[in-house]
Amino acid sequence: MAALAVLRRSAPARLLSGTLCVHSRVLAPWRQYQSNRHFSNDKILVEMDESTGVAVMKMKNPPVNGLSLELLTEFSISLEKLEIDRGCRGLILTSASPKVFSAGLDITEMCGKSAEHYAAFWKAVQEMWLKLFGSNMVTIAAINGSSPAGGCLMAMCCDYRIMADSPKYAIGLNETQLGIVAPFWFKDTMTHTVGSRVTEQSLQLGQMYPAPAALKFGLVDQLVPEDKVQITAAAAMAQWLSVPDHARQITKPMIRKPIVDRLVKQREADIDNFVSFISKESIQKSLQAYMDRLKQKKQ
Ligand SMILES: CC/C=C\C/C=C\C/C=C\CCC/C=C/C(=O)SCCNC(=O)CCNC(=O)[C@H](O)C(C)(C)COP(=O)(O)OP(=O)(O)OC[C@H]1O[C@@H](n2cnc3c(N)ncnc32)[C@H](O)[C@@H]1OP(=O)(O)O
Repeated sequence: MAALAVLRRSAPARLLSGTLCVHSRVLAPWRQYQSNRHFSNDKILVEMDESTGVAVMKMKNPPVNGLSLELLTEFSISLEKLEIDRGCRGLILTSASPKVFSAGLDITEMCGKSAEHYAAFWKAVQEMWLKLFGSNMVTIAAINGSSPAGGCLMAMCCDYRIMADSPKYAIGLNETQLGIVAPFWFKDTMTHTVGSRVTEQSLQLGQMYPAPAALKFGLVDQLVPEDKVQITAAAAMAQWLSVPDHARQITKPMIRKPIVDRLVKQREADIDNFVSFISKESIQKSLQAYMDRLKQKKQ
């Protein structure tokens, strides 16, 4: 068993993450974490159940869990800690706010800022995706509310998705509705989840799907009443964890590694592309107009 545990924490993690050098950097927080199985940053809360080896990670950035630079950074650090914790085998990702899983990337991080800020922000978005999509753990999204764009991306990175059964809650990659473009690795993640044809149509239209529609074509795997999302995620996790770790962990990268590698190989070019795209005056106008529409919706 010890050998298998080592396998879980070594080979596949190295295959997937593309961020091998971080291990020595995180040793200090890891020691701290060993003595305290619950930890909380400003934007991320982690509750680790040692008896099951399952961590529940809650995003807490009210009102809508916008994926700010701060949240994304805390997310990646927290995930890294769990990834190297031999006692942790599964991660349930959810929201601490009712009604919204995540509103996606915090649009204010992409408006009126410097090129340096856009580059740092995009690097943090990439890092979140590389770590979550490439995770060795079983990852389950407990989607307890709406989940547009970057929120949908996070959910699609997980191995299994359980969503609150309400037509009020919608999920999808709606970037084109904002006048922006989902990059190739968002597209790859959706293609991996639901196939090419649905992805092509969804991305062009920037389509948001109410939960029941999302279930129909497999964007989510299961719908349950809102108050049963967490307990159902725990039950699904137990089922996934009944498979021997080493076999599951060798299988997962067979599918995911080529997708991860595509971004790893062109991270810098992807950042440059984002910065030049988002800095365009026309794109800034488009984002500002979208933010104005969001605010007007309330009046
Ligand atoms: C050549 C080019 C090739 C390739 C491209 C190159 C590079 C790529 C370029 C760009 C890629 C960018 C990828 C972007 C991904 C994203 O994730 S963009 C974010 C998209 N998100 C949305 O559209 C969600 C918008 N929000 C909502 O729909 C709703 O808020 C909600 C359904 C999530 C929740 O609804 P409510 O509960 O009714 O809440 P409110 O709408 O009243 O919102 C409360 C409050 O929060 C503000 N807000 C909402 N969402 C965001 C957000 N994403 N970012 C920042 N702020 C947000 C909203 O304005 C309200 O603010 P106040 O009025 O209270 O101040």
